[in-house]
Amino acid sequence: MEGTETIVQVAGGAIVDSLARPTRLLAARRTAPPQFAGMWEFPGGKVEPGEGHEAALLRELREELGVGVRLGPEICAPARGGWPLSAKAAMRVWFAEITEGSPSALEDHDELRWIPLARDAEDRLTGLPWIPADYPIVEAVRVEAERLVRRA
Ligand SMILES: Nc1nc2c([nH]c(=O)n2[C@H]2C[C@H](O)[C@@H](COP(=O)(O)OP(=O)(O)OP(=O)(O)O)O2)c(=O)[nH]1
Repeated sequence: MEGTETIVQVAGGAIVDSLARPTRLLAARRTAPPQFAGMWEFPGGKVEPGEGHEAALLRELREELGVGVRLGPEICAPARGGWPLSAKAAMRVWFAEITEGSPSALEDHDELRWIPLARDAEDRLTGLPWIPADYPIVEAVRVEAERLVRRA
């Protein structure tokens, strides 16, 4: 039987302009490995042994973008271990708001872009070449952001 310990755990940040009223998402374009280079993703990375997902995410966002963030709610995944990325990896994703620094592509990315989350600009978001496994997560982020904006 396969347990979650055999699955590579990844933590990703849905960095938005405001946790209370999210209207834009920060997407990052990967530089490596070759099968993902040029594709857009949620900045983040692998959880190290003995590390929690949230601590891993804070570490990765500092390393990759040079920012400190406040984490908001997790984007609810269809499976207990997170959003499936492949047969061997799953990612949990949190909303995040930058509290320190301004994001730059320090490591692993060559471009960062703030993308509108509004439904009437949906093609700006879904029209980007995301890593294929990310599309359902992007949609969940958009829907949840819309709900938060309506509630604000
Ligand atoms: N960070 C991130 N990784 C993703 C996303 N979607 C997706 O399929 N992945 C995959 C790509 C990689 O196989 C894996 C994450 O690995 P990574 O290369 O970002 O992790 P890392 O920074 O810790 O890298 P390393 O230590 O292996 O160099 O998850 C996403 O939106 N964000």
